[in-house]
Amino acid sequence: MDDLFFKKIQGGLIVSCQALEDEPLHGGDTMAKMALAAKQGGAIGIRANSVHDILAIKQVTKLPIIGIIKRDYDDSGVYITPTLREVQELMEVQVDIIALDATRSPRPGGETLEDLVTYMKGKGQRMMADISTLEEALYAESIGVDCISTTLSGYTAYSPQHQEPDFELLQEAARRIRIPVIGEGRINTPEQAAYCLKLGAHAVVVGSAITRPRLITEKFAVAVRGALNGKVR
Ligand SMILES: CC(=O)N[C@H](C=O)[C@@H](O)[C@H](O)[C@H](O)COP(=O)(O)O
Repeated sequence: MDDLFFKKIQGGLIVSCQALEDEPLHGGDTMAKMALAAKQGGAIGIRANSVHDILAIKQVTKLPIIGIIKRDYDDSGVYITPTLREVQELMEVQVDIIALDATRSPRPGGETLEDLVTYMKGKGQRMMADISTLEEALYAESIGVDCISTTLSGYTAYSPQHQEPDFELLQEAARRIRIPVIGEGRINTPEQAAYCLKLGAHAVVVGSAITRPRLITEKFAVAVRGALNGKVR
């Protein structure tokens, strides 16, 4: 592999540092601290959402950044870097790689995945295809994306709705695809992250299990409530 970016992330942990507007940790300053903590803990890359967060994260670390912009348009279920507008915003702040929804869901305003890929290739911008099925992964590879991530398995109506990471998709994609395949989505334990690499992932992205305290707390709270389960102490 001659691309330095892919060499840098090979076999490593990328931490997704994201908090949406309705989350208590929302804000560039918080995400920068999350990214720094991730770096100190051994992350070799950061996945981040929005120009604001990316600029803040760049102030505190030089780790490679996977950039996305989540934006909801009324007429579409595609929200991860849906249109050329988000691609251009990300290119302006210079991220190592732009991740975008590469499912077969229709994009807002009639834009197409193919056009976005052609645009980025023309500008020399690396891109990561967030897919939900093997077919989407194979198609994304065929139109020239630089790598695949299993991000959206479980988030399209036609992909398996697991609580766990989609290990099967990862393994099959890693077998069939020549470009790097990243394991991402519901990786909840260090063991699962390590297993993704054994299945052939080039790297793994972990988000919620590390950087979303509300979700982590919910899991503990549910378990604790369940443990008492009507028993009188
Ligand atoms: C589906 C979707 O919108 N995924 C987003 C993609 O950027 C993030 O919200 C996830 O946190 C990220 O993919 C990492 O996954 P997990 O948080 O499960 O470790």
